[in-house]
Amino acid sequence: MIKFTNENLIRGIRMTISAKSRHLALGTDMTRKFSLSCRFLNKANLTEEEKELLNEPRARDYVDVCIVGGGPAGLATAIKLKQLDNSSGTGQLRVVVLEKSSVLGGQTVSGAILEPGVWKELFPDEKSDIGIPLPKELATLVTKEHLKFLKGKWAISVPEPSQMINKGRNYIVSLNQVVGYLGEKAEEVGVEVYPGIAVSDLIYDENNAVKGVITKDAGISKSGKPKETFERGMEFWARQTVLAEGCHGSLTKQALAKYDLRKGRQHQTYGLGIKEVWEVKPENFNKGFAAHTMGYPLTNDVYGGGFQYHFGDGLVTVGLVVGLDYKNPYVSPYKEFQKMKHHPYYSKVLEGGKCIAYAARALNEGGLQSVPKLNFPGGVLVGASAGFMNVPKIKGTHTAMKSGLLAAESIFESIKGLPVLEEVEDEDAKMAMFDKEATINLESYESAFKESSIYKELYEVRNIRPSFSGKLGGYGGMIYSGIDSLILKGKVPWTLKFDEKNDGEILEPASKYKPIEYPKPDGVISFDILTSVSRTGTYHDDDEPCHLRVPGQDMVKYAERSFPVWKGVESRFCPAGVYEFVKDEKSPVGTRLQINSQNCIHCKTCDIKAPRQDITWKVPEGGDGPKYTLT
Ligand SMILES: Cc1cc2nc3c(=O)[nH]c(=O)nc-3n(C[C@H](O)[C@H](O)[C@H](O)COP(=O)(O)OP(=O)(O)OC[C@H]3O[C@@H](n4cnc5c(N)ncnc54)[C@H](O)[C@@H]3O)c2cc1C
Ligand code: SF4
Repeated sequence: MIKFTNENLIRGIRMTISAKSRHLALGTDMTRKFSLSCRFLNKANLTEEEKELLNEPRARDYVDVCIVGGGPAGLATAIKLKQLDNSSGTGQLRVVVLEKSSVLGGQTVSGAILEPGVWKELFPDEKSDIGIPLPKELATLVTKEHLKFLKGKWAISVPEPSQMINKGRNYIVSLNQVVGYLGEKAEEVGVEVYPGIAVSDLIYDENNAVKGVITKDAGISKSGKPKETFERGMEFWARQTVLAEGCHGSLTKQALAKYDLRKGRQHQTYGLGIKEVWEVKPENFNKGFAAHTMGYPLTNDVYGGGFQYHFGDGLVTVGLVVGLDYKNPYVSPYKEFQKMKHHPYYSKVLEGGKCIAYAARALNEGGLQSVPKLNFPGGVLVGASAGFMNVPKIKGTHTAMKSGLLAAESIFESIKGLPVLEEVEDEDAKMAMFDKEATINLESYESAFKESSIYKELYEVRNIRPSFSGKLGGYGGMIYSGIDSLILKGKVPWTLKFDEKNDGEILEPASKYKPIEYPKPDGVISFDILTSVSRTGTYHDDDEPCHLRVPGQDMVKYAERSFPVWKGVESRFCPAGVYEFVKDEKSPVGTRLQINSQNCIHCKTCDIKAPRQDITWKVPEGGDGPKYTLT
């Protein structure tokens, strides 16, 4: 797998550095960027030379399509675009994928059970003897399946709705490995794939249309000074910018707000998925077995469920998804997961085995009601950035990829007749050409989505997840969703809504609840959080600006706002031990927040669940964050 740093990238592609182009490039966004830098400069007490370095012109490249995020959605979009270009275009479209993980798939977290349909659609000519066009060592057909309700020490069988059945149809994989493979396929058709590049900003033109992206500056110290390793981020101007950042992307968040893309739709609601991969004893391994569980350890007022998938050579994925719309601030999704593994349904498989990987990531649970408008001037949203998760199936990879295919078809139609970038030699001419071209706003993609299989399947299950959030509660939701998925199949005239409050605001004061006593980890089946983090390979330089932002970075003020009411909920919702409340005698509430940002595994939960919505996850330097394998 190629590893690109900013430096290699800059060397590897053509670029323009001209003061004139730099000023035009930032368009209406320039004032904001510049004022941010100025605040930085004053604070850091920089020399003239350092200021000059930090503000040096960015290298710029011009591409047809710039895709932010090299997950299943981004890569499927890129592959389809180049396939179309190679078969019926000029073969010269420049399609670029920018991925913050240093290795493709290195920050992918999933179950995962894959539906093969979209794979066959994307690779119709690939021969496969296993029923999905993937190398056979990457995919295990589901051959046995359970749906269980866990209560006490019991595991009670529950009938499985037909749309949830995986046996004989779907494949257990490590999505992280599969994404690495998709990256190779993308390069084969001519996509330019750049891992290790974090995208930090959108570029807007004078009409507020997205004109491209800016990659993150690297090598800045905590105090804001350029280090020896400093590398200025660069600009990618693109005819279309595709946001494929996965669930709750940071640029997607900006675009949703700027273009009011949620107008007339519901807010997004989320779950947190936590998982481990185990090597188990041969007698506990049941290749092709997939099980989903409800009930224990979650109480009636917390939505979620567990899973175990046996795949590959003696590997078992075990995980728990917890709906982030829980109200009790004492809930710890991490500790719920550790507790779940002690239920005999899980522990009898794990005993004598070895945990080799840990991961966590937020996922969308809002379904169709929460899908925003998909296009905006200059760009589109694909995959989990848009929220195409089928919650009852716990599957979003096929819908993410399908949305990429739909977006690619619409984009290709809209740009296929435009001048070929390779043929415009002069950089100024390219810039003038981009300035002159009409902004593309792809209504056709939104229309294609409404006619697609994604819409159909999300429509069918639209009432299942919200039925758990309303007055019915967990057990009522289970009964409603059982009837809906087994009999009604969504063919009812109503559409249930989620609570008006988002997942942070829905938290209730700790005073309404008793602290939850979780069992201590035994170090055999269950582990403390730092041991788990050590299995993620996560890394952020100690000496870089904190990518987790609270207002004014004032940790005492944060504690004053949050601690008295929610009693340290941040330290419980983060699955990586990043947030701690430490004693501080100078604080009026006796404590302040401490952010151990080096541990962050980029799950995005804090940006979702902070009760006052005042934690912002900013993209750190490219290559930072977890380096997952097998997740
Ligand atoms: C615990 C869990 C279990 C799941 N189980 C299943 C399952 O069994 N089957 C199934 O089909 N689906 C499952 N899903 C859902 C599935 O994983 C997602 O739907 C799918 O990964 C979405 O693909 P995506 O490409 O849209 O996003 P992602 O896979 O999240 O990819 C987004 C990529 O963008 C990168 N990125 C983000 N922001 C930036 C930036 N600013 N700059 C550069 N790069 C950036 C990220 O590093 C990442 O690589 C599960 C999810 C979870 C969390
Ligand atoms: S700091 Fe936020 S994004 Fe990072 S691991 Fe914790 S909750 Fe997830």
